Amino acid sequence: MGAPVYISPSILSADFARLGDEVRAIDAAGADWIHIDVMDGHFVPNLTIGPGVIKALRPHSDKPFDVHLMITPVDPYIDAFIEAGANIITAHPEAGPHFHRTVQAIKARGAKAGAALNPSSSPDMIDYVLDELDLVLVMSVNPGFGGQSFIDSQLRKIETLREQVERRGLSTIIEVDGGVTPGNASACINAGASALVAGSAVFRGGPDLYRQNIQALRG
Ligand SMILES: O=C(CO)[C@H](O)[C@H](O)COP(=O)(O)O
Ligand SMILES: [Fe+2]
Repeated sequence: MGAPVYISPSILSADFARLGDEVRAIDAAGADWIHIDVMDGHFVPNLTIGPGVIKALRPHSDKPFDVHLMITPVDPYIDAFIEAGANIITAHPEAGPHFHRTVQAIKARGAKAGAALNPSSSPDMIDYVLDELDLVLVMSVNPGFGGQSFIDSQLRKIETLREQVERRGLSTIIEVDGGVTPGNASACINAGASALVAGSAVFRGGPDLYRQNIQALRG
């Protein structure tokens, strides 16, 4: 049996009018984490939700809240997201000049820290902070929207990161986000990902299919 694979459904594809129910439904359907996409209309061309909504969702699940910040600046908002209930905070090093400081601030508040890399960004960008990270998130679409197609070149990036993590004896989780489906999940896992984010592939078909959809990603 291989290492465990965490499935983190992105609520970006949920019914926003019933978000609490949707979080309960994916929790009951076997989600390991709940992926929450925060967008600011500036770092990415879309606006989603902030700490207030995360706080309101917190009582609906005990699973880790995997919060993906697509915002700039990041640091002024870290406390608010942790107080709202974020367990993992993943930010983009492309979003500002002081990413090491961001990682330190997240960890100092007791949350897990992640780095998200846009499709065009090299793993070199996080070389000097990799040892401090709990997670690296490889964006396999350009961030901003759900329902986009997986960019195949990102598999090589996952492999490169896995080699670096193994060479340094780290336990950093490699997560992949964007266009993940049952058709490419095993390629992501074989390349070295151990956490899969999926929005449309989990929420398609409505609540009766969530369990089956999550299972198909593990399959
Ligand atoms: O960070 C994201 C977009 O910026 C989302 O997490 C991602 O797109 C998930 O949606 P899908 O699985 O439908 O691609
Ligand atoms: Fe995301």
